[in-house]
Amino acid sequence: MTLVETRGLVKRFGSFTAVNDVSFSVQRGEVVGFLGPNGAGKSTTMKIIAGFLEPSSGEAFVAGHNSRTDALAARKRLGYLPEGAPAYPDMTVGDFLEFIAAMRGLDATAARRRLGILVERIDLAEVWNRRIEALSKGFKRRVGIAQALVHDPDVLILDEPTDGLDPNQKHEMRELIRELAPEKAIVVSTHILEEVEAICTRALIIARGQILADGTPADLLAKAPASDPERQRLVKTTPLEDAFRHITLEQAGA
Ligand SMILES: Nc1ncnc2c1ncn2[C@@H]1O[C@H](COP(=O)(O)OP(=O)(O)OP(=O)(O)O)[C@@H](O)[C@H]1O
Repeated sequence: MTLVETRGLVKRFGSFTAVNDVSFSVQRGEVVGFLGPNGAGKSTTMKIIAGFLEPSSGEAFVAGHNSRTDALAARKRLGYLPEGAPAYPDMTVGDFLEFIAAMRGLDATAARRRLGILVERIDLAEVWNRRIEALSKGFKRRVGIAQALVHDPDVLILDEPTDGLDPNQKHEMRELIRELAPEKAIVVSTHILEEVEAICTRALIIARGQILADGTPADLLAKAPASDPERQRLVKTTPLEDAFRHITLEQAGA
């Protein structure tokens, strides 16, 4: 079942085109990695899908609902982790998540039950009464994930979910994404290629606002020139890093 679809998305900021004709779809059970250099247009595309930014042209759909013209219905089916820290830095973690649960329409009993599950799953008990602004980057990221999962949405759009996490926290976040995957359609942006191999069923490579490759990690590897183990040993690259460089630099003619 298609849960995310974009058709010909374009986003211009003045005369600059940040997203240039991006079309793809994501089925339930897929974890799609959004990979690309800085400024490629990943966050902008995610914001458009999440309904936080209007496209200049083209359309995005969440569970069949247009995220611009049918935004409320689309947002009900979607959890979005924006870049950086959660909003409302003055609130405690508990107050913030209870507020989000209320905004999502959960009654007090349902909210208590759901937040109880999330607190345990995402390990937030020790910071429940702390103010968000006083948390470490890793805990802020976890609060962001909890916020995205409060209403158990079908679609998760996660903008660099492991950014700022230590290696153990990165591992836990990847485990969580893997566990959630069968029930949902998940789009994650990342700079970390090993993350794509670890959690993604498919990867989209995006550069200068355009999709340059769309396939399984194995498909992407097949696009790389014959791998050169000696070079990989010397400069410590992996075959997937070589494929990424080839697709984003050489294939794009840079
Ligand atoms: N509000 C804005 N006004 C003007 N330009 C913008 C705006 N938002 C983004 N851009 C530009 O659009 C381009 C794409 O930005 P975007 O944040 O989508 O990239 P990204 O792939 O997420 O990059 P990163 O990996 O660094 O987070 C960048 O050149 C950025 O400077």
